Amino acid sequence: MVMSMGEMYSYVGSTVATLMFINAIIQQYFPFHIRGYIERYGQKFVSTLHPYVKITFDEFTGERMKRSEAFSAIRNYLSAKSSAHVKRLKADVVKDGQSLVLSMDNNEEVTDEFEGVKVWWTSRKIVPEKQFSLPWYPASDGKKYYSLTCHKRDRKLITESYISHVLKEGDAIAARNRQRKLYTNNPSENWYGYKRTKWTHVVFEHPSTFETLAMETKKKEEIMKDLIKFSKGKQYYSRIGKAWKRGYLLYGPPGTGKSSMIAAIANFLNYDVYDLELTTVKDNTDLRRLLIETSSKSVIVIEDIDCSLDLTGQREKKEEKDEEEEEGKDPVRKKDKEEKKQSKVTLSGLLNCVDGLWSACGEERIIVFTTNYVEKLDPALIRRGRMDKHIEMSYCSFEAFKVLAKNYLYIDTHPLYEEIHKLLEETNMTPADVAENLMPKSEEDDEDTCLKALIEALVAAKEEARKKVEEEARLKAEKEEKGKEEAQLKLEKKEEDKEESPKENGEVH
Ligand SMILES: Nc1ncnc2c1ncn2[C@@H]1O[C@H](COP(=O)(O)OP(=O)(O)OP(=O)(O)O)[C@@H](O)[C@H]1O
Ligand SMILES: [Mg+2]
Repeated sequence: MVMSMGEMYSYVGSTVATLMFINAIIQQYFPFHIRGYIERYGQKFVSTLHPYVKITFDEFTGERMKRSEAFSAIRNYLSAKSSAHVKRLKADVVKDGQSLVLSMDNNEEVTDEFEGVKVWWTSRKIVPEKQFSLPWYPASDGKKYYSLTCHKRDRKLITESYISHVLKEGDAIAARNRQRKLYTNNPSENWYGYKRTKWTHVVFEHPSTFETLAMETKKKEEIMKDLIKFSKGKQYYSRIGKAWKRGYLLYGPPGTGKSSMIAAIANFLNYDVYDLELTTVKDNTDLRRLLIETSSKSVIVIEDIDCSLDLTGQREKKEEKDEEEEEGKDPVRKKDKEEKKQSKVTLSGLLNCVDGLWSACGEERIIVFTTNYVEKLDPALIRRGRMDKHIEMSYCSFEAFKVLAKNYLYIDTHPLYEEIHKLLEETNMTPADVAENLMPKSEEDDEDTCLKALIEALVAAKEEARKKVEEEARLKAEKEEKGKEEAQLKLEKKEEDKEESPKENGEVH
C-alpha cells in the first residue's frame, strides 16, 4: 500500500493521538506498580510499530525546581505557531505587563515543519492524584511539559538544529514582547529593611527616538552605527579581550537633549535603563553591589556627574589636613567626619566600577555619564577607553530645527524657514526652547503662528545676548579703569613713602 504524504501525516498524527489516549487511560485506571510494567513492555512493543522519538521539556527543572528557560522559549515559539490553528488557547498576562500571551491549552497539538521535516508538539499537564494543601502551602498546579515527536530518521536534524532554532526564535519573541524597565536605586540605608531591594522599577515608556531627536543627521547616524556595532559585537569583544560594554559621555547645556538621547538609545537597542543616583549611595562597596545587580542589555545612566561626585579632590585634601589637627583635640568631631567620609563614593571607586575587573561580570551594558560642564570633569574620568564616545549636545542648529518642526508641526518647509535659519546661526537657543515655541498654544494656532512665535523668541534672545555682551564689555572696561586707578594710587603712595623715608631714617639714627 502506497501512502501519500498527507495520508502518512494523518496516519502518524492519529497513531500518536491513539497512543496518547491509551497512555492517558493507563495513567488514569491502573495502579502505580502495574503501570510501570505496562509502560516498560508497552514502550518496547510500541517502538516496533511506532518509529518515532519523543522529547519532553518540563516546566520546572533541577533539584531546586527552577523554571526552565527552554520551556518558556518553547511556549513563546509555539504561541506564535498555534494561535492561528489550535482550537483551545490559554491566555496569560505576562509578568509585570499588560500584554497577553496566548498559548496552546493542555493536550492540544501543533504541527511544525523544519527543513522539509515535520514534527508534532503537544502540551501536557499531569495533575497529582492526591493533593495536599494548606493556606501557606497551596496545592501544586500540576506538572506541565511540552513534548516533541519526530520520526526516528530525523532525530539528528531535530536534536542538533531544530531545537536550537526553536529556543532562539522563542527568545527573540520574548525580547520583542518584553516590557522594558526603568530602574532607580534605593538609598543604601533602605536596603536592609523589610523590602531589601536595591533597585525599584517602573515600566519604561519614553517616546524619544532617534527620529524625534533634533540633531544633525550625520551625527545621529554615526551614533546609531556605533550602537549597532556594539550590540552585535559579542564575538568581537571577546576576541579582543575586552568586557562587552561601552561608555558614552553626553555633554552640553541644559535642554539640549541629553536625557532624550539616553531614552532614544534605550529605545533603539531595546535595553532597560538603570538611572543611578550617586548621592544616595553610601560608599564604593555599595556602588559595586548596585552595579552587580544590573542586568545585561541595559543602559546605566549617571546624570550630572559633576554634581554627584566631588571632583575637587585636591582642594579638599588640603582642607582635610588643617582640619585633622583640630579633630585630634575633639573626638566627637572626628567620629562625625568619619561617618561623612564613609557616605561618599569616590572618583577612584567609580572608575573601578566603570572599568574594574568586576565590570566584566554581566555583559552588553552601556554606561552613560551626562554633564553640563565637561571642563569641570577630572581627565581621569573622561579619558578615551573609559568613555569611548564623547557626544556634544549643542544649541539648536537649523538642521535640528527642521526635525523639531516636522515632529511638532508636520512640515518639511515653509517660507519663514529662511529667516529662522539666519536667526539660528546668530543666536544660541536650546532645542528645548525651540520646541517650546513650536508647540501650539491654542487650537487656533497653525504653523504660521508657531513659526512667528519662534522668530519673536529668537529675536528677543538675540537682543538679550547683545545686551549681555554689552554689559560684560562695560563691566570689563569698568574693572580695567578701576585697576588703572588703583595702580595709579599705589604708585603715588610709593612716591610719597620714598619722599618720607630719608626723614624717618634720619629720626632712627
Ligand atoms: N535634541 C533634542 N531633540 C528633541 N527634543 C529635545 C532635544 N533637546 C531637548 N528637547 C526637548 O526638551 C526637553 C528637555 O530635554 P532633555 O531633558 O533631554 O535635556 P537635557 O540636556 O537632559 O537637560 P538637563 O541638562 O537639564 O538635564 C525634552 O523633553 C525634549 O522635549
Ligand atoms: Mg537631563
